[in-house]
Amino acid sequence: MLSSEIRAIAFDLDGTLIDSVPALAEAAAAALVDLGMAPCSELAARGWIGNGAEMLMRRALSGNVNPDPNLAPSLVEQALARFHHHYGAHLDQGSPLYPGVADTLAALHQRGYRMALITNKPARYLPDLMATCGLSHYFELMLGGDSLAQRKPDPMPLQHVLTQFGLAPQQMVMVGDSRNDIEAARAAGCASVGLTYGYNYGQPIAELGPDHVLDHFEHLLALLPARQETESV
Ligand SMILES: O=C(O)COP(=O)(O)O
Ligand SMILES: [Mg+2]
Repeated sequence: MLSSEIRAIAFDLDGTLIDSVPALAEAAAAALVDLGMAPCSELAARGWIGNGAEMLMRRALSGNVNPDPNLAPSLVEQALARFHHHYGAHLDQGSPLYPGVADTLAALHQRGYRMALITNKPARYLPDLMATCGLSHYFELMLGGDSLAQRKPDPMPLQHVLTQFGLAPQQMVMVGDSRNDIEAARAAGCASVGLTYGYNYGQPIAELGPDHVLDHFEHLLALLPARQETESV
C-alpha cells in the first residue's frame, strides 16, 4: 500500500498506458528510409524510446542508444521532420492500451484521485492521441516532453503538477515504466511505482528502486484505496 496521504497520480504514457512501440518504430523506420538510410527494426527502436522524439531520431540515425555526438544538426532536423510527418499521420494506429488500463483509470478516478499525464512525448500529439484512446477526460493536466524547460528525469514536470494541484510531494505518486519516471519522482520527493512490461532500455525497472514494482497495471488498485476510506480514518 502507498501512503494514505496520496491525493494525485502522475502517469507516464509510452510503455505505461499505451504500447507505443509499433507506431514509434514504424515512424522512425519510415523517416530513415526517407533519408535514404536502412530502416531500424522494431526491437531496436524499443530500446531507444524514453527521452522524446528528437532523442529517438538521434538514436535511430546513430543505430545506438548512445547517439553520435557529431550528428549534423541539419540531418537531425530532417529526420525529426520526417518522423513527425509519419507519426502524426497515423496517430490512431499502432498504440494499443495495455490490458486493464481503461478500467483501472476509471476505478482510480472513481476513488477520487486527481490525475496528470507526464510524458516525454511531444505535447502536440497528446490531445488527439488521448482522445483516440478514450482517456482524455481522466487527466486534469497533460504535459509533454516539450511543455516545460526540462523533461523527465528532471523533476520539473512533477513539480509543475504539484504546484498546479496545490499538493506537497508526498501527496503524489508517479507511475511509469522507465528510469526517467523513477528518477524524476525521486528528485521531486514523490513516491514511485515501476511497471515491468514497458521499455526501460532493456534494464529491469526494479533496479531503479521504485517504491513498488508491478507486473500488471490493474494491481495499482491494491496500492491506492478509495479516498473516502482514507479520509474517514
Ligand atoms: O516518447 C518517449 O520517448 C517517451 O515517452 P514517455 O515519457 O511517455 O515514456
Ligand atoms: Mg514510458
